[in-house]
Amino acid sequence: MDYIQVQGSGPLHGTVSIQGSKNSSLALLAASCLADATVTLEGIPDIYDFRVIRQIGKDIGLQIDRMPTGEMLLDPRYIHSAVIDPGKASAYRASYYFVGALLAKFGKVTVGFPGGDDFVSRPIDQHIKALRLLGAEVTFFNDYYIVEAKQLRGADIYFDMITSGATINAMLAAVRAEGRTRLYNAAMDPEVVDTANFLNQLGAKIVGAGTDHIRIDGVPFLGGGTYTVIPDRLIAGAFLMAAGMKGGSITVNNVIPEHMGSCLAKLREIGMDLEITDQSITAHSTGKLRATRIRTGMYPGFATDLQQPFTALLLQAQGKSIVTERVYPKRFNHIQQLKRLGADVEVRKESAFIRGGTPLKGNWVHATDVRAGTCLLLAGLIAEGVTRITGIEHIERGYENAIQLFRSLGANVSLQSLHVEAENMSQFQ
Ligand SMILES: CC(=O)N[C@H]1[C@@H](OP(=O)(O)OP(=O)(O)OC[C@H]2O[C@@H](n3ccc(=O)[nH]c3=O)[C@H](O)[C@@H]2O)O[C@H](CO)[C@@H](O)[C@@H]1O
Ligand SMILES: C=C(OP(=O)(O)O)C(=O)O
Repeated sequence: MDYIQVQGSGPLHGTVSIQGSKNSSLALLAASCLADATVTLEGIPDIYDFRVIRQIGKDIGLQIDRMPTGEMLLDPRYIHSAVIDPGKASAYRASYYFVGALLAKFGKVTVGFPGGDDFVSRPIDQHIKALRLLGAEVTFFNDYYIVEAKQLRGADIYFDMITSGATINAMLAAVRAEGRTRLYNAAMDPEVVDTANFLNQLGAKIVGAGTDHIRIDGVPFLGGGTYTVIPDRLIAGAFLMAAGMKGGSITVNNVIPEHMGSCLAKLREIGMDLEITDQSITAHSTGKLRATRIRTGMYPGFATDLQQPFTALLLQAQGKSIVTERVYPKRFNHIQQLKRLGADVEVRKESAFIRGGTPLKGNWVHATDVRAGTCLLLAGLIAEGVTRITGIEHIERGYENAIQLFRSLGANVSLQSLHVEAENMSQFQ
């Protein structure tokens, strides 16, 4: 078993170039199935979820090749099947996009239930509602479901809550439907806009992405093209937070600062200095931070995916902070692990109450999901002694090369294998 070893580090300094967005990439890769010609995608990160998509691509005939220069060449012209293996579908979250992307061409898609990070409840009722309104029939089985539609027809769809996944999926299904679709109460996330921009470049007619009302006029044909995925605002945010853990100065390059408004405002509020240019952000910190309250929300609110690294950062802020999770009220698996390091945090209902400034001590901890992994990595930087993080497969779902990047900033982080260390285990039990 591999684990990440983190040892208390001094202030971090340096520059990191931010990879393409995981959540956008997963949508664009599936969306490529809608095209009738080859598509080139630039900036797709080499993460675990992408490798699963590659296997799905092999199964269904979607040709995916990475060029020596890094871009992905996708050829959807020879897709021969719309059956997505249940095991592969449940190996990551965004497999549901294959439904929206394949339904118009094939009339029937079979797919397993989505996996991804486990926050107790991640329903897909809004995806199903949208597909049904567009004219599809959905039948559920034990570990898969079938979506069928002889002809998708445009519809007015009101989402009962703001959901980025269902907004993107409905957009994918509507792009080749007959007539006009209107999405109300749509998610405004940059990943929704990125998917719409990509589809429009292929010839789709989508207006309003980035607002809560999206209009889609169906088209019978989509061409090919070249498109660059947006940078990962969530990874960029986590690196800026790393600068605050012990003081230091970190620059993130290849970012779109406008995507990070709520995160940047909160970093300033707790006492970090930021220098922002068109494509980079530098965070400076003396290590002295003020306590605060955050409440997660859908974009442009404070991202739930930044809640965990921000919680680690607040362990350094003098006083009492409160983190309230409104998107996934039970997304607090990382708190139990932080407590193993000695953190003074209590969860009550959908809030975590943090008393900052309590010294941490290294221990074995488990990353239950991708952002919990980031949180534990940051916490390990301030803990005395050695922190060992298992569950690194979760971290690999989001990060291309987390360990190298943290090392390049001066963090004492390394990948270890348990069999090498077995004889030294007793001191950590
Ligand atoms: C692959 C991907 O892009 N994952 C992101 C996506 O997940 P995902 O697309 O799964 O999350 P959604 O935006 O759909 O979820 C937002 C909220 O809507 C609820 N909901 C969603 C769909 C539905 O059918 N019914 C329903 O009730 C969810 O429980 C949640 O409370 O957005 C989340 C919220 O920003 C992020 O944490 C994930 O990183
Ligand atoms: C929740 C996340 O991912 P997914 O939706 O892919 O599980 C995340 O990236 O934090």
